[in-house]
This record gives sequence, C-alpha cells and structure tokens, in this order.
Amino acid sequence: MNVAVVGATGYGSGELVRILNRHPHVTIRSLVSSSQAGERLVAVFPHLAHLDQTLEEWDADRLAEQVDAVFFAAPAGVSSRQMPPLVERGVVAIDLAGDFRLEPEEYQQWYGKEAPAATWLERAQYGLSEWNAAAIAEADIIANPGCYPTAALLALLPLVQAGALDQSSIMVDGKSGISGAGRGLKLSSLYSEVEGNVFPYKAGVHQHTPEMERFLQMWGTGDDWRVLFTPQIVPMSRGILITAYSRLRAGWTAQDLRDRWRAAYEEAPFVRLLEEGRWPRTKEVQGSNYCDLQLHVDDRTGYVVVAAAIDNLVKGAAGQAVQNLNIRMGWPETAGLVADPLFP
Ligand SMILES: NC(=O)C1=CN([C@@H]2O[C@H](COP(=O)(O)OP(=O)(O)OC[C@H]3O[C@@H](n4cnc5c(N)ncnc54)[C@H](OP(=O)(O)O)[C@@H]3O)[C@@H](O)[C@H]2O)C=CC1
Ligand SMILES: CC(=O)N[C@@H](CCC(=O)OP(=O)(O)O)C(=O)O
Repeated sequence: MNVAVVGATGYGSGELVRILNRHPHVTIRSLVSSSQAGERLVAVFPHLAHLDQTLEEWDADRLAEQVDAVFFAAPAGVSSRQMPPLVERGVVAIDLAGDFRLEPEEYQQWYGKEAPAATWLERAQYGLSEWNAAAIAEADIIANPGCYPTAALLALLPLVQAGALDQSSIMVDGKSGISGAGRGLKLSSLYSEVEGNVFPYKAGVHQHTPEMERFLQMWGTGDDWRVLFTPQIVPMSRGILITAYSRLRAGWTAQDLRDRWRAAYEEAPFVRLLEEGRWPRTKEVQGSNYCDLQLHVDDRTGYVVVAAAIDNLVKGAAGQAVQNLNIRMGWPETAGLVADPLFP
C-alpha cells in the first residue's frame, strides 16, 4: 500500500519514515514538505542516508491518485485545511496534530484556532489504539492522541472505568524530553536552556488537559472528570514519564487495580505491566512502541500513584500512528513496530 507523509522535515515525520521503511505492507510514495520541496531526504535527515527519497510539494490531486493513506505530521491547523479533499477521494488520513481530537469549542479555546467543520469531525475517531480499535478499523480520519494523553490515559482509564478513583482529585505530572517541542528553532529548545535544567510550563493551561478529560469522561464511569495537568521539560531528547495521583475510593487495593490493568491489557502487545516494585523508566522504552506501567497504593494518605513511560516520538506519535494504520487495514497490530527498546 502507498502512503504519504505531510510535514516531512519534522521529527514526527522522521520517525514515521524510520518505522514505515521497515513495514512489510507499506511503500512511502510521497514525502510532502512546505519548506524544502525538491530537497533530498538525506539533506534533512542524514541518519536516513540509505533511503533515496526527494521531498515534494503539496498537491492534493497528485496525492489522491498516488496514495491510499496520508499521515499529517504538521502543526495544528494544517490538517483541517489540507485533509478534506483527500478524504473525499477515499484516502485514509491519520493526523498527529490536535485538530480532530476535541469538540470544536474546546479546540478553539485551547488551541486558539478554528476547528474543522462538523462534517469532517464526525468522520474522525480518536486513535488511542488499545481503547478504540473497533472504531479506528472503520474510520476515514484517525485523530492520533497527544503524547502526554497517550501515557496518562493508558495508565488511568482502566482505574477510572472501574470506579476506583475520586473524580475531582486526579493530578497528572508529565515530564518530557525536548523533542516533544518539535524540530523548529526556538529559544526554549536551545541546549543551553535545556541542559542541566528542569522546569514546568503551561501548568493547568496545557492543550492536552481537555483531551485527557474528554476521554476519561467518554470511557470512564461517572462524569465531569477534572484533571490538573502540569507538564515539565527535562534535559533529554526523547521520552515521556507521567506520574499521576488520585484519591482512591474506599475498598480498593493495589491488587484490585493491578487486576484491572491486567484485564484491560491482556491482549495489548505494546503495554507492559512491570513487576511489582519496578518503576517505568524512559530509557527502557526508547525507540520502541511500548508503554510501561506501575502503581503504588499509599494506605497512609489514601492516594494511588501511577506511572507510565513512553517514547514521545514512537508510542506518543509515529508508532501509534502506524499501529492505527495497521488496525485500520486489518493487518497485525505489530506490523512494522516490532523493535526492542534501544538501551542504554
Ligand atoms: N514531537 C512530538 O513528540 C509529538 C508531536 N505531535 C504533533 O505532531 C505534529 C508534528 O510534530 P513534530 O514533527 O514534532 O513537529 P516539527 O516542528 O518537528 O515538524 C512539523 C513540520 O510541519 C511542517 N510545517 C510547519 N509549518 C507548516 C505549515 N504552516 N504548513 C504546512 N506544514 C508546516 C514542517 O515541515 P515542512 O517544512 O517539511 O512542511 C515542519 O517540519 C505536531 O502537530 C505536533 O504537535 C504529537 C505527538 C508527539
Ligand atoms: C515538550 C513539548 O513542548 N511538548 C509539546 C507536546 C504537544 C504536542 O505535540 O502538540 P499537540 O499534541 O497539541 O499537537 C507541548 O507541550 O506543546
């Protein structure tokens, strides 16, 4: 099957190409770049020097002729504009940006951009692979989840669905490597700003907050879930570690919660429940599509603490996008994604 990637010079696209290149059922037919069309891929990504590809301009007619699926790995707002003519002509679209993840008012409020038209939003399904496979398998548009929500929802959803957590007390602390901010040149991504430094940003106002709340609400029990989310930058290139805290409802034990995780992820090839006492580490998932989970019930305070580690560019972006393509096409979920983490 032929695919295209839009936003070809970014980190998300670089990861898509790396993964798709080893995919048994996929050929990368077009890499679309708004800034460097005509340039060879190797000039943008020297680590992909073995691939003979040239970046191309956006041309909806050409793409609709050439490809069966398109990955949008561009900033918010691009897919809303460019995707409709392709989907209209039967191309499956997988969007790594936030355009199709939220209700229109929420998207406008948290992203400060106009939402896609309702007719297009209706055709989109949220691409949290482990939780929405039946809908993804039928979807025209797959809204790939944000990196922080992927880790937070995988950890929290089984516990929320079980009714174990107090609705008003969920706090999510997220630590991300700087590649989460993309490849664009910015002061805040400079080595001298990030090295030897750890700092929160957008506490309580990050655009992933409504995404976490929306899907806790949709797939959990009860309503009106509220999440206090604080993302932080840590001095590393890749990786996300989520630590989430919630008051536990009466009667729930660590064993009960672990049983819920086990039942939810029994058939999930990319979710690893670590042995008791062993906590997730970003390096132990690096370069892979795994999400590692652990929890602790703190009887002294009545809280549970859960932790999840993913590679933000793989399970948090390109890897989950390919997992979703696999689900959509009815291929084995792991096609192209069987890679052990890179360690150390
Ligand atoms: N980095 C991460 O960990 C994650 C990122 N995401 C989301 O995935 C998307 C891609 O992220 P990432 O690759 O990191 O971002 P980058 O900034 O690294 O790359 C985005 C690419 O989009 C293209 N682009 C930029 N502006 C425009 C524009 N106005 N019109 C069309 N194309 C444009 C550029 O490529 P070109 O010039 O070649 O067109 C750019 O290189 C974003 O929406 C991001 O929020 C989601 C999950 C995790
Ligand atoms: C470290 C860092 O800056 N991370 C980005 C991750 C979000 C992202 O990729 O954007 P969408 O999911 O909203 O498209 C951020 O916090 O904005």
